[in-house]
Amino acid sequence: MTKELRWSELADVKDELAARDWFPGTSGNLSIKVSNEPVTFLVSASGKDKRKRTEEDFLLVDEFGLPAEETALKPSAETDIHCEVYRYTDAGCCLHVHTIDNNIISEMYASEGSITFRGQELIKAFGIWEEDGEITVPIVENYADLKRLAEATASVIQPETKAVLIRNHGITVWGKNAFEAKKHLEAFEFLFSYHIKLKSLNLFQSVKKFSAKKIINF
Ligand SMILES: CSC[C@@H](O)[C@@H](O)C(=O)COP(=O)(O)O
Ligand SMILES: [Zn+2]
Repeated sequence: MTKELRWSELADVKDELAARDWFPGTSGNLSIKVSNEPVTFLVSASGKDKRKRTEEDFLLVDEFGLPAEETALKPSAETDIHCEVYRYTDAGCCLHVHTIDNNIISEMYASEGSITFRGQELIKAFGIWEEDGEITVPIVENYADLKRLAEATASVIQPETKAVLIRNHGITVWGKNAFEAKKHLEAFEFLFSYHIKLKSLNLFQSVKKFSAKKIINF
């Protein structure tokens, strides 16, 4: 019964993220915890069109990402990342999406290894209520070796971490359940989009000032 309930919760989240066009080109993957002892979770099957809702969207895997039931389905290629998230956090749901905004932010701040947001109302979506509260998202390189990518992701998870960005790839974000994971994802995507727009506006204004100066000097 729990499995069926979790399945429909995850399928609903998938539909909502698909409606935002956050699964371009079959990218992205999702998972939801079904049991703790032993650890099992539902994860999206690899290579599916995540805009479609079918009986073959998810399969049950164990803590190592191996199928926990007889199935012809292949777990997401990035299941190891989900395994690490469940190993190092108390997450009940983990979401991975590729968006233009999260890719741009990951590239802009890759050399710093993280991005920190402060002074934004939406930081409260992460349960941070202090006036000077801040949230940091670590950024890891996009290793082609997916075991290495999962290890790199695990290595930057701190107790307060809610998401990890993979450079020019996407974001992996989690929460204690599907509702919280989706809330975190939406809040991060808002912060990314705001940051990019503000930076572009500032750049546009400095170019305008620079050109105006040049015309006067000319
Ligand atoms: C088709 S591009 C995206 C993939 O390479 C991968 O990064 C991804 O997010 C989806 O892989 P999947 O195996 O379907 O879970
Ligand atoms: Zn991916």
